[in-house]
This record gives sequence, C-alpha cells and structure tokens, in this order.
Amino acid sequence: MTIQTGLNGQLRVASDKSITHRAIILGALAVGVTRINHPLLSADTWQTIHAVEQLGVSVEVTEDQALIIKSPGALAIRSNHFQQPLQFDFGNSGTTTRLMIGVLAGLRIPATITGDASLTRRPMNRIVALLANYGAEIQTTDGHLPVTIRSGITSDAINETLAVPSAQVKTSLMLAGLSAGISVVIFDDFKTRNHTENMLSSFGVAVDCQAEMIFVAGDQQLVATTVTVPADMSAAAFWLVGATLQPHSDVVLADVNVNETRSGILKVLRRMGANITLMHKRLQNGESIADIRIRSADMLIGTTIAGMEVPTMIDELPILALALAVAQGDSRVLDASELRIKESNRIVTVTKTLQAFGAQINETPDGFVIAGVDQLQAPNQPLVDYDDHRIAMLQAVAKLLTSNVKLREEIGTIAVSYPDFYKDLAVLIDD
Ligand SMILES: O=C(O)C1=C[C@@H](OP(=O)(O)O)[C@@H](O)[C@H](O)C1
Ligand SMILES: C=C(OP(=O)(O)O)C(=O)O
Repeated sequence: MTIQTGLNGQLRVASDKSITHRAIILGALAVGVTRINHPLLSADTWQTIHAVEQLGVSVEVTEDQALIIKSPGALAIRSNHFQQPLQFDFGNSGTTTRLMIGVLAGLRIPATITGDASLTRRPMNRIVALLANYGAEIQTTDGHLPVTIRSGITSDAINETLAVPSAQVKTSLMLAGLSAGISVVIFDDFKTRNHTENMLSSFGVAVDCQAEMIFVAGDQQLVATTVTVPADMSAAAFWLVGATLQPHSDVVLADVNVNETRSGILKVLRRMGANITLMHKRLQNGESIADIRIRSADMLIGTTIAGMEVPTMIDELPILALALAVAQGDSRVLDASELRIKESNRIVTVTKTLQAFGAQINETPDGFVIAGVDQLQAPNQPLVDYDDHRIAMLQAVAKLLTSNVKLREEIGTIAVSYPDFYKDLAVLIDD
C-alpha cells in the first residue's frame, strides 16, 4: 500500500484492549451469563479468554463476534479444588499476566505462569511483592516469569498506595480483593487508567472513587451483565498522528474511548496545533466515548510531556514521538521510564526507529529529547520491529508517510492488539 494523497474516510478502529481484558475477567468472576459486545479479539485478549477457561468458565464467540461468558462466579471457583497446580503461558500479554496473578492469588489457586521471551523480561515483583503483604506465597524467577503461586492471600483486607504508575498493579490488587471477597483500598496518586472502577458498577459492585482513593467493600458478589467495548484510543492514535501529518487528510474515527485517564494524546496533539474535534460525546458502561475527526495540521509545534500526563498516554508515546520528530522546535518526554519495561524497551526502540527515518531524537534515562526536522526520509536499511506491536505500527505509519514504495503487510506482531490494522489502512487510503 502506498499513499497518493491524504488519509480519508471513516472507520471504527480495534476495540479497547484494556477494557476487553477487564470485561472477560469480571465476567468470569460474576455469577451468570455476561455478554461482551465488540470485544477486541486479538492475540493478547485470547490469552485472557484461555486463562478464564482454565478456571472452568465457559467462553463462546457468537456469529456477530460478541463474547458470551458463563460462570458460576468467584465464590464457586474459589471452593473448587483443582487437583494440580494450573499451568499458564500468557504469550506476550503483560495485562493478562499481572491481572491474572491477582485473580489467582485472590481465588487461592496454585499455578505456574510463564510467557514469551518479551514477557519473561518484564518485572513481576511490582505485583508479587504486594500480594505477599497479604499472605500470598508467590515465587518469581529473579523478579520475572516463571512465577509460581503456592498459596493465595489470607488477609481480610487490602490497603496499598501505588509506588509505580501502573494500572495493571492497581487492577491486579482490586481483582485479588474481589476474587477473595475482601475489601480493597488503593491510593493512586498517578491517576492511572480507571476502567475497572468504571466497569464494576455494571457488575453490581459499589466502588467509592474519591480523588486519589479507591474503596471497594468486601463480600460483594459480581452479577453478570452486558458490557459494550468502545474503540481503543491506543489504536486510534496511529491514525490521529497519521492524518495530522499527512497533507489532505480528513478522517473520522467512530466510538473511541476518550476517558480522561487514556486520552492525553488528544490534549498534546491539540496543543501542538493538530486539527482534532470530538463529536457525539456520550457515556457507555461508565466510559466516555466520542467520534473523533482529524484533519491535516498546517504546522505542529514541539512540546514537553511530563509528570501526570505520561500515564494518560503511556502506550501512545511511540507514535506521538513521530509527530514530535517533525514538529517545529524542541520537544522533551520526561518521567516515562515505564516505557523501558514494555514489550520492548520503548525508549531505545522508538529512538532507533525514528533515527532510521532521519529524526533528531536521543534517549534520556526517562524519555527522549527531540529536535524537530522539516521532513523524515524512508530508511535505507530494513527495520526490525523488536517483536513489539506498537513499534511495528509506528514503523508502518512512518513508512507510509515517507515512502512511495509499497508497504509490506507484516501482521504477525501487530495482531497482539490491532489485527485489522492493514484493513483499516486500506479504508483510509482507498476512500
Ligand atoms: O491496565 C492496563 O490495561 C494497561 C496498563 C498499562 O500498563 P502499566 O500498568 O504497566 O502501566 C499499559 O501500558 C498496558 O498496555 C495496559
Ligand atoms: C504495554 C502493552 O501491553 P501489555 O502490558 O498488556 O503487554 C501495550 O499494549 O502497549
């Protein structure tokens, strides 16, 4: 695929990965039949589906690609005596791993968990050490996978302050509490993504969210429900940046989750001069969603991204760096050292990728410094995607904008979060 003129057209990008993982797990902890409309069915979310199936929960995909989850609920799963420790391989999915460690510790199910080469490099102590505070016996391999859960939590309450800006850690603790039927208080000064909190009331669970504090009382049974998953801001981000940078573009992305804890990229692109409008803003299962119109920008101005903004766009920073690379003046990304422990070390892999396109970008311990250039060029050597889906999509968009050479569709890594990436690209090019 090559681009002759702008990106044009309307589409609904991949459904939200974070919300799909959570809906599957909450559906598995709830008593009854949960329906998930528009789930993301990607390599990562299949890991979560297979995980709950191993707990004895039934998951079916309907003809219209909805998920039907039938479960006896957390209490029944907890009293089920598994003959052997369960064995899990969660592939590339950090969210499945961290969330399921909490669930298994809460349900008190012995298990061994491993994953692919990328996942086994990622830190697990951030959740394992916290669960140990509540009596769980969990062994890591030098802080990494394989992780063995020998026994679950024994305390009658969880009370933690997040030390790292991680929604996975927060959610894992909440799910541990819900799985065990005990109360949970978490202080989250970072205001990480709050999808679990938003979704719980649909499952009949009362959650008290006040400023930085989240409280879920114990002994609340989850009741099956219907959840409709919006489109993913992290997938939309590729076209937000693509259409902003490519002249003559006019794109509408339908049903995108614009939850404040996830939509920092919109704020940043707008302050850089991007032409972005939100239409039909509405609420769905506690989440704000909107249709987003993006037209090419005449000019972008560099900016600094730091502090509280970072968690609101952590997965979008790789593609946002492409916009910073061609913005006028200097840009900085600070306080983003979490990027080093994603599917790849994204501070290194974003820097190397954009340097190959001629960007003036250098890594710092916790981010990047970038001096904007007028134009990027297609790289003169083949690129590797570091087995990281967000880097693979960053490279695809960068190649599209810089080269007249036909884009090769390398879907493997991308299927982790956005299996229809190239189909959607074809819509925007052909329209
Ligand atoms: O909770 C979630 O669904 C996620 C949280 C983030 O990870 P951290 O919790 O490690 O920041 C994000 O990078 C990941 O893609 C999904
Ligand atoms: C970091 C990501 O996911 P996970 O942590 O679930 O592997 C991501 O999707 O960019």
